[in-house]
Amino acid sequence: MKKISLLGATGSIGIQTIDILLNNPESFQLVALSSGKNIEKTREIISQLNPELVSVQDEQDAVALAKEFPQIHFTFGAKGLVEVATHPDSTVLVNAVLGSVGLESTLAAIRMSKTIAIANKETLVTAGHLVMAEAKKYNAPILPVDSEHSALFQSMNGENPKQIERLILTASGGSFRDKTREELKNVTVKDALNHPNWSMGAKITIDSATMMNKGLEVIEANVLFDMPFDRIDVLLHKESIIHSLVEYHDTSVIAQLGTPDMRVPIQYALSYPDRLPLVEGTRLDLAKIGQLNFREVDFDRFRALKLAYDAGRAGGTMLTAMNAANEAAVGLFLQEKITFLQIEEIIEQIMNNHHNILAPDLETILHVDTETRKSVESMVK
Ligand SMILES: NC(=O)C1=CN([C@@H]2O[C@H](COP(=O)(O)OP(=O)(O)OC[C@H]3O[C@@H](n4cnc5c(N)ncnc54)[C@H](OP(=O)(O)O)[C@@H]3O)[C@@H](O)[C@H]2O)C=CC1
Ligand SMILES: CC(=O)[C@@H](O)[C@H](O)COP(=O)(O)O
Ligand SMILES: [Mn+2]
Repeated sequence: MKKISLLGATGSIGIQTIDILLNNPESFQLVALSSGKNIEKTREIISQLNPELVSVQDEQDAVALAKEFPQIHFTFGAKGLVEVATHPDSTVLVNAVLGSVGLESTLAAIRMSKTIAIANKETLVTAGHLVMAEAKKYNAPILPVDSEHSALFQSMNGENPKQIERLILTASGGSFRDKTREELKNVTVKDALNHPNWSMGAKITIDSATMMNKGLEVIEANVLFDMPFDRIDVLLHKESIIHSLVEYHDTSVIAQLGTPDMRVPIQYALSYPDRLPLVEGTRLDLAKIGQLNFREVDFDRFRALKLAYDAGRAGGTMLTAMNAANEAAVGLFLQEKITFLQIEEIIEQIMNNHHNILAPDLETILHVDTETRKSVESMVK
C-alpha cells in the first residue's frame, strides 16, 4: 500500500489521480491533499477518500471546512502546500499543482526523500537544477507524469542512457496548428481552449496553442534526463498517439504509444515499476486509426518554442523569467486583457531585458519570479 500526498487535487491531473486512487484502494491511500479555490470539488474528494490533512488556498475556506469535517486537519496557503507535501505518513508526492507555486513544497518533500510524481512542469523549468541536485542528495526518485516524459522514461527502461542519440518530443500543435501567424491575430480565448486531442486545465491548453507547452517540455526533458538541448527535438504529430520517442546510437528508435489518456502516465508513475490494469481504458487500435502524420516544426510560426529553446540554452534565471512571464501573460490572455500573439511578445520582451544570473539559489529564483510577474502586469497597464 503506497501512501500518497496530492497537490492540486481539484485540477485536471488531480481529478484523474483521484480516479486512479478510487479504482485501486488496495494499492494506494490518500493521506493529504491540497486544492485551491474549488471548495465544492474539495468537499467531494474529502467525502470519497477521507484524508487526514487538507490544504486550501484561503484561510476562510479552511476555517469553514474544519467545522464541516471535524475529523480532518485543515490548513491553507503556501505553508499548507508544504504541510501536505511533507505529511509524515506519505511516501509519494503527486505534484499536480499549477505553476511555479509548486516549487517550495516539492523541495520540502524531496528533503524527506519522498518519491515525487511530477506533473507540475513549471517547477522543473524555473528551478530544475535545484530540484535535481536535492533529489540526488536526498535519494528522492523523480518520476515524470507529463505524457511525453513518461513516454521517454518508458522508452529508456533497461537501456544505457549513455547510448541515447536524441530525444524526440511529439507535439500536437494545439488548437491553432493549421493557422498562419496572420490568422492568429484575431483568435479568441474560447478558440484557444479547444484542444484537438486532450482535455486539460486552461493554462496548459493555452500553452499548447502557443507551443510554449512544448518549450517547457523541452526544458523539462533537459532537466529530467540530463540531455543537452541540441539533442532534444520536437516533431509535429497531430494525432497524439505516439507520446514521444528515444533514438539510440545504433539508429533504433523506441517509442511509447497509446490513446490520449493522462490516467496512463499518472498511474504508471504511481505503480512504477509495476503496471496496473487501467479501469475503463481505451485500447489502441492502429488499424482503425489507419494513418499517423508527422511534420517538422517551423520555429518562425511557433515562436514561443524558439524562445523556450533560447531560455534553456541561456540557463540560470532566464528560465525563471521566461516561465513567470508566460504564466503571467497566459493569465492576462485568459482574462481577455491581451491578445493571443501578445503572450509571446511579452515573453520575448521580458527575456530581452533580463539580466541573467547563472546557478541561482532559491531566494534569487523566487525574487526573479515575483519581479517578472510585476513587470508583466505593468506592461499592460
Ligand atoms: N492537464 C493535463 O493533462 C496535464 C497537465 N500537466 C501539468 O500539470 C499541472 C496541473 O495542470 P492541470 O491539472 O491542467 O491544471 P488545473 O488548472 O486543472 O489545476 C490546477 C490545480 O492547482 C490548484 N491551484 C492553482 N493555483 C493554486 C495556488 N496558487 N495555490 C494552491 N493551489 C492552486 C487548483 O486548485 P482549484 O482548482 O481548487 O482552484 C487545481 O487543483 C501543470 O503544471 C500542467 O502543466 C502536465 C501534463 C498534462
Ligand atoms: C497531455 C500532455 O502531456 C500535454 O502536455 C499535452 O502534451 C499537450 O499537447 P501538445 O502540447 O502536444 O499540444
Ligand atoms: Mn505533455
